[in-house]
Amino acid sequence: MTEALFAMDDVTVALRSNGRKMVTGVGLSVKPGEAFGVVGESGSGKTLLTRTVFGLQDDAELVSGRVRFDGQLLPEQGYARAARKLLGGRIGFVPQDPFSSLNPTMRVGKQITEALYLARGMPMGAQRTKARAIEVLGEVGIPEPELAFNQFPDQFSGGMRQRIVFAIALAQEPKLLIADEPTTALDAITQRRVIELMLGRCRSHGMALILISHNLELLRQSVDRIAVLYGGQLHNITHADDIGSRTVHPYTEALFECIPSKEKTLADIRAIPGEPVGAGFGTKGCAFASRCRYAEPICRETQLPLNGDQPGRFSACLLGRGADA
Ligand SMILES: Nc1ncnc2c1ncn2[C@@H]1O[C@H](COP(=O)(O)OP(=O)(O)OP(=O)(O)O)[C@@H](O)[C@H]1O
Repeated sequence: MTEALFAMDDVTVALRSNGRKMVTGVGLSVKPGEAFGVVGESGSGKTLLTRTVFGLQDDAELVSGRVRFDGQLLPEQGYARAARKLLGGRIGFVPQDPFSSLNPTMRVGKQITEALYLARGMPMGAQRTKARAIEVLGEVGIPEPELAFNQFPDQFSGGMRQRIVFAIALAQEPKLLIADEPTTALDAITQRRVIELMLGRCRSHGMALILISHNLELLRQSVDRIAVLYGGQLHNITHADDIGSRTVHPYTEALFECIPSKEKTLADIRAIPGEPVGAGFGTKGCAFASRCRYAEPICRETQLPLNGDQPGRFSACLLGRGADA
């Protein structure tokens, strides 16, 4: 079995201000070359979890759990600093609002050459660095990359700027790329192209990808496996192909039933009853129990651990259990 490149084990994230546990007991692992999705409704805790795990969220902290990357356990002492050190080198990060990560006053080429310099930790020589930056711009599909090298971000469309953000992340040749809702602001065709760009890197360079999105259909069509967050709890890890074709988890299925498609009539598309529960639900019972048609009394009392008897599939529910049902 291939060893995981990145793994979180029983990770709990709390706010520093009041100690409130916003995300509880998350465990998942990603293999080299794997495209892995994290899905959850708005407010489920995806961004808070990701930013805290990678040391970017100053007002939140890991209060329990372990994080391992590339065979190394991140230390408890000085955790955030150690996690941040991995970014921009072996781990690439494309934030939720990628446009804000571009410097509007700096030429595109310089932003890429600086990223290359930071990743390598030593100059490659001006000519070689420039050549590599132009090459990366071409790889992400920027037309006339030599011209683009000397231009400023506002001379590009939204989709092209998005690609430049990826060019900066990919120039560092990360082993793992994390992209948090990177395509939400893009039209459907550009969105697909950007996703294909990342998946292409997984295939060609063995890069692992964690793609975070509220859009289950987008993930289902793109990644190998999907982790499902709700109320700050991890409910399910499933193979993308399983969604819609076998019992995986009542919440995952409810999300799938909300997705319109050619095969579904309007009557087939069901909104999930009740109000969504945001991050911070805690651990007293399953956060989805109040909206779940299969809920039993125990579901309101106890949060079941993730469990599964099928490779790579886990469910925190009495139903499904990651097995054929
Ligand atoms: N620094 C913070 N202090 C207090 N509450 C926070 C903080 N950061 C996030 N939250 C709260 O935690 C919850 C989860 O936020 P988060 O941004 O992680 O959600 P999300 O799943 O990424 O949703 P979206 O896709 O809309 O960003 C929200 O209710 C948010 O208000």
